[in-house]
Amino acid sequence: MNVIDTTLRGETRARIQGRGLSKKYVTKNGITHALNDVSIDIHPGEMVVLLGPSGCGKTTLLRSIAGLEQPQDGEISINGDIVYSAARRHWVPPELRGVSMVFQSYALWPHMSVIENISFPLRSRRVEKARAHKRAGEVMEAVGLSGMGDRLPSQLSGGQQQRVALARAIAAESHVVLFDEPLSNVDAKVRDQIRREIVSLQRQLGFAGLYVTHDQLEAGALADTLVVMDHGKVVQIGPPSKVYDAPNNRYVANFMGPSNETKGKVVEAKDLVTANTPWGVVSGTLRSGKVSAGDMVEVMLRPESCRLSREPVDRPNAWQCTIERQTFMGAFVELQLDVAGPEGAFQLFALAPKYSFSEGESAWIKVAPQAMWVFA
Ligand SMILES: Nc1ncnc2c1ncn2[C@@H]1O[C@H](COP(=O)(O)OP(=O)(O)OP(=O)(O)O)[C@@H](O)[C@H]1O
Repeated sequence: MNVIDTTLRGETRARIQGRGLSKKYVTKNGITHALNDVSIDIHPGEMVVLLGPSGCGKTTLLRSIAGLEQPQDGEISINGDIVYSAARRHWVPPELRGVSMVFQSYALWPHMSVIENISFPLRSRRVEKARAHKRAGEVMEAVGLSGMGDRLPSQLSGGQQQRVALARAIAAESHVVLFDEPLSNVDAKVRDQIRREIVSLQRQLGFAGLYVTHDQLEAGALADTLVVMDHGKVVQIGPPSKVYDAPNNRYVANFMGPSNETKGKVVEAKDLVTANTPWGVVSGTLRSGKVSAGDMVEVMLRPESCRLSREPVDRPNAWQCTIERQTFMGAFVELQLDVAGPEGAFQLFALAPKYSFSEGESAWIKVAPQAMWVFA
C-alpha cells in the first residue's frame, strides 16, 4: 500500500512549522496562557508527540495547527504554505490545510457504513466512487478491518471505531496526520495493538505525525521526537530516551517517570557536584542551572538507577539497606528500601529482577554519579 509518495521522505523542509505561537484565554478567573511563544518543526516522516499534564496547552497547539483554533500571535506553515500568520492577518480554514485528524471521540458519521466513512475525505475531493472504495479497502486491510465495510459504526467496538477513524485519516493520502489523544477511550490491550499499527503505518507511508497524549509510556512508544509542555511553554524537545535519561529540569524528570528525591546543600561543584543531603554526602551530575558551594539543590534518582548487591560497595553514593517490601510489577519488582542514613533511616524505591531478593533481607545500594541528578 503505497498511499503517499515516499520519495518525499528525503526532503528536509519541515512539513509543519510553527513559530512564536501564543494564545491566551481571558476568563473571570484571570488570564490563561494556553500557548506562550511556542515554536515547533515536524519533518517529513517524523512522529512528534506533545506530552504534558492536563491543561499544559497540547490540544490548543494541535488544534491551532489543524485550524480549529486561532492563536493570537505567531505563524504556521504546512507543506511549505503559510496557513496562519498574525503579522499578515492570514488564516486558512481547516479543510484547506491538507491535514487529516484522528480524534479521541472517533467522530464517525453514524449513518454511513465503514467503507463510506473511510472514503468520505476522498469523495469530498471528488475522487470517483470506485477508486475511493478501492483505496478504502486497501487501508481497511492494513488496519485489520477487512470484511467490515458494510457495517455501521454503531455495530463496531470502540477499538474498531477508532481503527475506522485511523483508516479514514490514512486513506485521505495527507502528508500530515494529527492525532488528538486517539487511544484514551480504548482498553489497554487494544490500545497497545493500535499504537503498534500507527507506528508501522507511519513508517511504511512516511507521513508527518503530530500526536497529543498525557501518557508518557504511549509517548515514548510512538515518538521520534517528544515535545514536553508546561503551562503553555515547550520545556524540552528530544528523542524519548534522551528526555527520560537527561531531563532539563525537575518538572520533566518527574513527568517522565518516578524518582527518589531529596534536597541538599552544595559542598563542592566541579565536573561532579558534591552535596550534603539527608541521604548523606552524594556525588551527582548537574542537570540544570549553575551552582556553587553553599547553594541549595534538588537531588533526584530513578528507581532503576539503584544497583543492588549482597556485597558491600564503595562510596560515593553507597548505602546499606533492608528490603522492606516488594511490589510485583510484571517483568520486575519494585523494592521499598529502608536505608541507614547519617540523619536516621530514609526510604528509597528501586527496581530489581523478580526473585532476586526477599523481604527482610539486607543488601547494598550503589548509584553512579551520572544517575544522581542535581538540579539548581
Ligand atoms: N475555551 C477556553 N476558555 C478558557 N480557557 C481555555 C479554553 N480552552 C482551553 N483553555 C485553557 O487553556 C489551557 C490549555 O488547554 P488545553 O486544552 O490546550 O490543554 P491540554 O494540555 O490539551 O489538556 P488536556 O490533556 O486536559 O486536554 C488550560 O488551562 C485550559 O483550561
